Amino acid sequence: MNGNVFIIGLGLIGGSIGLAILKEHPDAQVTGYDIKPDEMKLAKALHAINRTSSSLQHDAEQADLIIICTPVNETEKLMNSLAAFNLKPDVIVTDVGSTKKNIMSASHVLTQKGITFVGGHPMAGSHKSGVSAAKAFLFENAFYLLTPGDSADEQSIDTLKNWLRGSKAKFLEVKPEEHDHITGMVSHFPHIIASSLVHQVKQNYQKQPLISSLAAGGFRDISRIASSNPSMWRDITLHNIDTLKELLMEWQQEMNRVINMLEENNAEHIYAYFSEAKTFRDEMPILQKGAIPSFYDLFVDVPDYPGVISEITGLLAKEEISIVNLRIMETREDIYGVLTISFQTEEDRKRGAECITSVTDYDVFTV
Ligand SMILES: NC(=O)c1ccc[n+]([C@@H]2O[C@H](COP(=O)([O-])OP(=O)(O)OC[C@H]3O[C@@H](n4cnc5c(N)ncnc54)[C@H](O)[C@@H]3O)[C@@H](O)[C@H]2O)c1
Ligand SMILES: O=C(O)C(=O)C[C@]1(C(=O)O)C=C[C@@H](O)C=C1
Repeated sequence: MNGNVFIIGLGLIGGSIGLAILKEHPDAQVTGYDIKPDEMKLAKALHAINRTSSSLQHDAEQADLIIICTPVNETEKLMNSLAAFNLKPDVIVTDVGSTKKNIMSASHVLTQKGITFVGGHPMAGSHKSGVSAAKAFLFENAFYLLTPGDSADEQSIDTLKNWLRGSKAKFLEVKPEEHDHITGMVSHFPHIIASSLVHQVKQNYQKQPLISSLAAGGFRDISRIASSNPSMWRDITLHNIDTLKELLMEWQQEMNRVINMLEENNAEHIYAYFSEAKTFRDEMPILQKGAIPSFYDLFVDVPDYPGVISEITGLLAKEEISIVNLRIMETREDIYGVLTISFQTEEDRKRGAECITSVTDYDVFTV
């Protein structure tokens, strides 16, 4: 497609959207604006945009598509700024914010003026922020939730989907309330739980400093998202506070149920508790991107000698197989293999396993 795209906020998500748009629509003019000039320069250097903006108003007024990729509180404020500009009458304005109810209310300043607003939320991301972490394929196979405003007709929604085609995301229209309830449960609430677990460990750390060295494995997985940008999560929490309060009440009841179960000291009930959770989780489409971020992990049972990691990464690099994470598990209990390699796609994991087993006699496993 041809036209002027204007991305406001050039961080992880703005950068990834820019990369995806330019990959699919190389003739488009993608201009980027960020309050941090260095982030703008970096976005251009990484080809996430092909032009930096020196005037929010000027570039918004030239745009056919405006994508607001800032933290949700800023997005609300930016809609007021945009409403004061002389935007093209057929411009489409969208956002990528993790909440939708407040954003859709704030968008009335635009829709009242006849501007089309379609709320958006790509349901994939990372605990990393900034354009340096942006990837063109960040949203591949992920759900991309859309909450069209009243003034958005089918044609504008299709135009927006076409612009975003390069993301290879799966578009799904939902109501803003439904959006905030579901994402509250599977994204925002887990964030509070992850952070609260870290707080609990922190409180015990003074008494048992060894705790931080042993907090690998399970703790590492469940607490990863607590390393995300705190200001982004402050804003998300403030936007979805009622849902989160309700979920916390339910959680307190759930924890009381667990306390009672432990007080009963009944092995069968404890087994059933874990077993039911395992069955339900194992049936979730967890290897697809979406509600739960996916990792295509490969476990490699490597001998403990210096240089073994560079041997494996060297083999993968030779075959041009990209990896997204690499870690050593310090215990062999319950898991086969000590080296965990995370891949971006199932295909890469398959190729990685074939590459390693064809050249070495190390066993590889997936779980
Ligand atoms: N990180 C994720 O996993 C994820 C996933 C989906 C959606 N989101 C949503 O995407 C949005 C952006 O998140 P991110 O992870 O890219 O954050 P980020 O911190 O990586 O990037 C945000 C960028 O916005 C810029 N910015 C802030 N205020 C601005 C303003 N007024 N004008 C111009 N630029 C401004 C910042 O300087 C920064 O570069 C948030 O609304 C978030 O809820 C995040
Ligand atoms: O993978 C992560 O680190 C994320 O937290 C991604 C995640 C999520 O909770 O699934 C976080 C917030 C976004 O709104 C969408 C995706």
